[in-house]
Amino acid sequence: MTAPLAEEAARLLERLRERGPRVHCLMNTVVRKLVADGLSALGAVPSMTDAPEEVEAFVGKADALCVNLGTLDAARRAGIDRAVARAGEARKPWLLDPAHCDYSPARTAYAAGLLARRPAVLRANAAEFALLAMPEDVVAVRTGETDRIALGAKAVAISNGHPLTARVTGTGCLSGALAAAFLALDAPPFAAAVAAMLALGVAAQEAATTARGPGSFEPALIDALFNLSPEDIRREARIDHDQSGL
Ligand SMILES: Nc1ncnc2c1ncn2[C@@H]1O[C@H](COP(=O)(O)OP(=O)(O)OP(=O)(O)O)[C@@H](O)[C@H]1O
Ligand SMILES: Cc1ncsc1CCO
Ligand SMILES: [Mg+2]
Repeated sequence: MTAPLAEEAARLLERLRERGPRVHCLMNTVVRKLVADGLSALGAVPSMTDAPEEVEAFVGKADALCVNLGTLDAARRAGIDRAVARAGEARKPWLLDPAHCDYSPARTAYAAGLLARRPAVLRANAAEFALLAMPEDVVAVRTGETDRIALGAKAVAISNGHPLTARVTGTGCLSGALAAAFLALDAPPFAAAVAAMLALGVAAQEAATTARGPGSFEPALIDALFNLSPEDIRREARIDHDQSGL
């Protein structure tokens, strides 16, 4: 039965709205605005500094950390290393998005090294996911037409969403940041990942009812995240047990 997962997601959305968790994002420079707006619209509080000399203080103020590799340079790597170390010391959950690790061997190796430091969740698209060996104890989220979420042998497939989502750059990055927002509630990582993929997928369906293309879809998606209700998740969730493996 998957209905309990949808119910848990609906309750997590209620809790997120009550608590307004803080999420620190080391986000690529392309999509920061979309990700910050999406987090705020849903009810979380984003911050985005990645300067090495400040990042530990920002992680200290946050309830969860989202590490996205999309645009890397030496300073950002230094910031990521310090932020992940601080999250570990402070026992704050963190999520890894190995964005574009399929484009460069150096980035694949860096992503594998971060994965060995045990984020609670890894969120990747299919090409990125195929290059990484998942540790048994890290929740894996592979987005695409169907979003697949797995922890060891437990796996579900979520078929909510709309194809326009893939035509707006950064919606994958946003999905990871939303998962970090649910992790920030101290939710079990599998439930946090399910809640985030349902929230974005159901919001995308709503946004697509008014959008005329990717340009108008983007603000409609922000509005839909703002207006999304726990009841929308209960009613619209399309979750199946997934035997196919990731
Ligand atoms: N064909 C599709 N139909 C419906 N939804 C889709 C489709 N492809 C992707 N999505 C959704 O789009 C979002 C982005 O997923 P995708 O796998 O494209 O991430 P990504 O490549 O990392 O994106 P980005 O790097 O632009 O952030 C997810 O919410 C996913 O569910
Ligand atoms: C387009 C792009 N290039 C580096 S990061 C990024 C956004 C996430 O794909
Ligand atoms: Mg990506």
